[in-house]
Amino acid sequence: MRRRLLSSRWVLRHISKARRMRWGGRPPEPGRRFEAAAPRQKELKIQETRIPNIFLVPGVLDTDEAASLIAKAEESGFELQTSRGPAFGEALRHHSRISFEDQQFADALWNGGLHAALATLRVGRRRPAGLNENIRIYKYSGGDVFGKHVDGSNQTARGNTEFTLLIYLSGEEHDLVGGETVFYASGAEALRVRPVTGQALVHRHGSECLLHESLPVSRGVKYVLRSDVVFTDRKVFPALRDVNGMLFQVIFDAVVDFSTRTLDEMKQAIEVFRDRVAFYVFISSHAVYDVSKNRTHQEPFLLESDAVRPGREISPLDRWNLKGRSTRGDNELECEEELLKQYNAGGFPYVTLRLGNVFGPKENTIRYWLLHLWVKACVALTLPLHIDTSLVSTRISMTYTPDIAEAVVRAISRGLNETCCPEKVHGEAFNLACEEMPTQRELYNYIGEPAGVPYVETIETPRNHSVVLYPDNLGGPISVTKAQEVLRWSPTGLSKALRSVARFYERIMLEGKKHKGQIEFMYRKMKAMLGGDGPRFVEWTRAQYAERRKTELYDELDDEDEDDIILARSDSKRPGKGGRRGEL
Ligand SMILES: O=C(O)CCC(=O)C(=O)O
Ligand SMILES: [Fe+2]
Repeated sequence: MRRRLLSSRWVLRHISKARRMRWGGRPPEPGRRFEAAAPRQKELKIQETRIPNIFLVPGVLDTDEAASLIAKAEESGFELQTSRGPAFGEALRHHSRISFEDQQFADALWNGGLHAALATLRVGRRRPAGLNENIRIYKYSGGDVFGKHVDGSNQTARGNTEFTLLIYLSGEEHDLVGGETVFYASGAEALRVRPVTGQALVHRHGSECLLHESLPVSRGVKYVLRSDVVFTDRKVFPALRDVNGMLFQVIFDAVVDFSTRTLDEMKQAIEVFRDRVAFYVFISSHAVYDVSKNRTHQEPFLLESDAVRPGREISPLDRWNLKGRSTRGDNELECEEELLKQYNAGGFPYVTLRLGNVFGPKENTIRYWLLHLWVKACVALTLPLHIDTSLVSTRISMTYTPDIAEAVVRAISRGLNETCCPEKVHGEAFNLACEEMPTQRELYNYIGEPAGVPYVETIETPRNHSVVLYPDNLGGPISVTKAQEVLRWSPTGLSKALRSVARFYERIMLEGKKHKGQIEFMYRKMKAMLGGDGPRFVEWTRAQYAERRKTELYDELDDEDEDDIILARSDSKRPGKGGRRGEL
């Protein structure tokens, strides 16, 4: 009867309300920090017990960590926690307690190793997302108890709590006798857990919670930390998982975000970095202009101020269609808008760097590599490069990766007020590209020059029949005057940049063996793109380099060059709708 009574939802709600009102303990003070040191990182293993959904995790805290939590708690002062007893539907309760809300401590505890140990727990499709920020520490001395009860599930900002987490802070070595946590099933004792310092007990709560209690302490003092495991069906953006692990008490001077591609990811990033970053650099691209309204100026290139969504001057249908012109641009602009929103609401300062068509070291696609080889093969094989008929006179902004690094450094020193006038970059966007804006034909000739091909054969092909790797936006070239003036940044000359990239790919091809995997991957892509012409292209290219390898001397790449390798990774695809920058 009591079991039924205690597990009914209504009663649970009633009890928790009563607890808050009448059990003497003050509710947790929001934002009151416990200011305990972050537990050390550990490799923890979950252990099953005889009872499903009740687990042990040994060694969550070391003895010194447990001792310092006890000391902290004693310093903050415990409060007596009592209840009116079972006659009022409340579990018998007599022990001391402190309660506080500290998300940072909860995250540190979670990321210290529990996150990995508990990663396989599921409630339906939901998975663990972290710990309830409400941390409680109980102290049971002579005769203290927490009578039979079940634990309710609570809502938190990240999701609902589904498991209780108890971490024993004292045990045998403290001369503790009694204080076991005992679970009951069908009226009989099902499991008895002896307090072991640093060990966690994790059990399902809410409607599936087993009746349990803390037996009276007959000697020594039992201390136990209580939180809950929060579950969510929200996907955690992988790039943030690692960051989360380092976040406790870490303040970042600057974060350079190359990874965020969707609004949801940006929201998570903002949540993670709020109050923890002095300056944020978001890497966006010229695709944002593809979903912006028509430019209102006569300049032949895009200005930063052009990235504005149209308002009511166009119909909802047209607005919708415009978003659809570039999923990547739409996502990136949403990310920029979200950053601005949080900044205007008093959040962290940030800058957006908008890249054009990226090429150079660390550019993780193979499109430049393909062009380099195609340009070399085009005459011998009569395989002219394609020029999209609709883009014959369109100019292309190319962005060289070392120039991006340079701009990032300059933006950060501005943003952190190391040089001057941070307000000139906070909340601002800057286009980055080489100043030269070649057409497709000119670009091919630029590429041909260092490859020793004085004239590159081209053929005009209609859009859906052409293999055109640049440009990857629709809106045309971008102006970089603002970055030059405000960041005092200057891009490398296009032909110099292309020469160094050409040299790099020549070395890769001549070294051959060392990069076999990537080269084969590139050949496969090439075959897929060139259709019927693919096999002879690959055959010819292989033969060329094999022949040259016999006779030509080349410098082995040294370690530093290695580090810069631009090689394509066949695993670089990421699921999701955003699409990767520049992915073929
Ligand atoms: O102290 C214990 O062993 C049990 C505590 C408990 O059941 C609770 O916090 O809900
Ligand atoms: Fe409990």
